[in-house]
Amino acid sequence: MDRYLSRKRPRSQPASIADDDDGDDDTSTDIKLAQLVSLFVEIPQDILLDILVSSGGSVQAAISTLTTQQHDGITRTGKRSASTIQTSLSAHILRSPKDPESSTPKKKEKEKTTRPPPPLIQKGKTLHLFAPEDIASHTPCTIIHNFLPAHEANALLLELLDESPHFSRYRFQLFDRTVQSPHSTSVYVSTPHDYNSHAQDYTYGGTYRSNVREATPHLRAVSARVQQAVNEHIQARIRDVYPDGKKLKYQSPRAWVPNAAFVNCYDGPAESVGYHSDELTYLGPRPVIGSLSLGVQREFRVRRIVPREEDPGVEGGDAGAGAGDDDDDDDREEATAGGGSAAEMRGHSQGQISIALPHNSLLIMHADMQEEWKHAIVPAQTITPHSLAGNRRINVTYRWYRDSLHPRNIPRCRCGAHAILKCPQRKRDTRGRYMWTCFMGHVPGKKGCGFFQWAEFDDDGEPLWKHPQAKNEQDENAPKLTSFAG
Ligand SMILES: O=C(O)CCC(=O)C(=O)O
Ligand SMILES: [Fe+2]
Repeated sequence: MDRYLSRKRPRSQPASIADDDDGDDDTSTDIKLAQLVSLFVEIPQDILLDILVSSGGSVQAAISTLTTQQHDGITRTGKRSASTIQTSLSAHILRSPKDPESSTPKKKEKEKTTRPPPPLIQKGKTLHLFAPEDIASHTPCTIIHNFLPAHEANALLLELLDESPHFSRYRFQLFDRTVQSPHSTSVYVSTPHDYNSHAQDYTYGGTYRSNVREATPHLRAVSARVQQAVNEHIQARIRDVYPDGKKLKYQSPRAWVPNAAFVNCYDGPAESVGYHSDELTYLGPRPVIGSLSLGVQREFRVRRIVPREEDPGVEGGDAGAGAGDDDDDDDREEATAGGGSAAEMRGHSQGQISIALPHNSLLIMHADMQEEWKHAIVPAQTITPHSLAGNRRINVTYRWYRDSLHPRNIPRCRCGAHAILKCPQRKRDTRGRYMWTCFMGHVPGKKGCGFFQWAEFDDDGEPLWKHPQAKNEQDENAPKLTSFAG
């Protein structure tokens, strides 16, 4: 075992604590707890920890809650009143003492349709969430712990660990540097035919895929379970969370049927992927992704993208070569940076949510995720080795590539390559729009042509080709990717 392992006591779960300093989570929590213990000596530590957790890690908020609640719920002997102290963050502290009505059903219903939830995290802080209901309330994700029967999860893990020596790291150009991803990966498709098509036609992160593999038996079998769970949770999210119980604009109304999977391997605590949104080129707008974690538990972080107040640069119209959106460069910079890049520091100023991803957990990234949030697997200070995987974490992201966005159908740039689909996230006036751009500038050794075209979609996210000739060029007979289910 290497020097990284378990230098510190692992955090006990569930944990939902906002820390000042990512690198000093345990210490700062202990100190905060000690402060509370010294002030409220008669209240058991586990209750104090609950309240600290529910207070987003703020000692001041915890003190104010404890003081208020001593009057109405907690006795001096430390017994909790079920109606006032609950372990769920969402059921508890998000109700500000100044806003006693904010958790009443009527008010909640109104909030659902009129404004986003109140900010949970202060700038620069990390809120750690573990409970599924908290994750569902405060992020665009659903988590299902112990998703597969244990033996199936282990069988898939072993199968993919065997595959992992074939994985590779992406290389791409970032200004004058050629950089590579700080973890290894491969894409899996269903049939040998798809394999050939995928290897020749599809790109990711600006380069054609050299590393495409055919789905392994367990990867295929598990996809059926993932498919069922994802479809159920999509419907639940539409019903319970989205305005008026309706799917989002551009979200597909069709059943989600995975036909591609990225498998990622993080070998040791230093391997990571920086903040990014997943490329939309073949997924289309408002995609849903089913992400299964196996092996070592790692931390998944998400943060909402806050549009920049200032809009330097002009985001152009149709002629808009170099349309002025630099999200893409942010993504590339962040996705390869272990931490501390300029783009990442910008992110830190907004606060983030950390979600623990233990072995055999399924995280569903819903349709409200990619366009409005970024996600990352951050380098870990400590990890607890897994009995089968040692230091390694395997992650499978099951994806549904739309037939209509087959590489043969999408616009080509002046370099002759197909363009990639992006959603500008940071600029207020172009948020919610989509664009096709040239990616060749990010391929090592190549220069881009600056191609740019706004992308148009119908309400269900199917492309509306702008120019008639583009529509004519669409190859209706382009081979479709076969779903894992066959
Ligand atoms: O490893 C993970 O959980 C996330 C991987 C990821 O973000 C990706 O493949 O795009
Ligand atoms: Fe991703």
